[in-house]
Amino acid sequence: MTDMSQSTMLGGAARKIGPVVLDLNNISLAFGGVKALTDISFDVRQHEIRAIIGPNGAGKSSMLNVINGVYRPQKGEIVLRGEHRTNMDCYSAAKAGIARTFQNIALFKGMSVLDNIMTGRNLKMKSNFLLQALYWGPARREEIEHREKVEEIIDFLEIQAIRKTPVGRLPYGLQKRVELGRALAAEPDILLLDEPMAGMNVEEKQDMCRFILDVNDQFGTTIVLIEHDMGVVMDISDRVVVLDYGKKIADGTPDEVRANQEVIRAYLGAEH
Ligand SMILES: Nc1ncnc2c1ncn2[C@@H]1O[C@H](COP(=O)(O)OP(=O)(O)OP(=O)(O)O)[C@@H](O)[C@H]1O
Repeated sequence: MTDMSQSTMLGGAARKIGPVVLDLNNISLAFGGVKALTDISFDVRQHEIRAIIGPNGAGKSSMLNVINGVYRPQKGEIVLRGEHRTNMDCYSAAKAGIARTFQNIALFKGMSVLDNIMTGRNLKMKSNFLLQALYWGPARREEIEHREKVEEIIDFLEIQAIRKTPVGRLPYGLQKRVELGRALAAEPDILLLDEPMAGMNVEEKQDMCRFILDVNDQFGTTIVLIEHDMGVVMDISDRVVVLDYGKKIADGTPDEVRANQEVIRAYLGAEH
């Protein structure tokens, strides 16, 4: 683990980037004959915004799924805050403060915004099912505390006006914002965002960018994101790792990655 730290300027404010919190070493993952990831290594520092980019099928979502334990790599190890693991499982990833959003929105469409965000508090709930059902004593106090936290998130994301609306009735951009809210309800240290701006119009993208920067800045959350919009990636990321056909082809600052010949070739090839 390195203790190297650095200051960067983003959004006008100086941000302190801390030591490595997540280290991925030589990760390989295959589905039958399909090699989704081959010998991938990169690290994520505390408080940074780290992007994973690459053409379709490059292995980006698979990488996030390895980090939060949905997929188990055949080779390699994950070092989380200095603790070595060959595998991560979803429960321990969540317990260790890793939350994520998905490429395709995964919310309960018939439930209100508030109730959807509340589901993100599940791991934080201590009282047992019986007490919760009776809404008695500690369960009642606990629910009030969780509600307060959820209301804070609703204020932060500026969605007070739709707090009682069933999620399925909301436009796509707002549903994505609610999904971010649910992930934030877990009070994560590391937030994994899988294409948070996919399918959004320009205004919605600007809003989402602002919220991601604010989460990073105000809560100190480390962010790992996959995003196809290059303008957004280059604007908000501290460092970018580039995958192509399951292999890492570049890793560096947005400027370094932009000038990398192999990256240019991969993207031009993908366009053709
Ligand atoms: N569950 C799975 N079963 C079989 N193959 C899979 C599975 N998940 C991913 N793959 C394959 O692994 C490779 C990488 O897929 P992945 O979804 O990680 O790429 P991606 O970079 O996220 O792509 P996109 O930008 O299109 O979302 C692809 O060839 C894909 O078909």
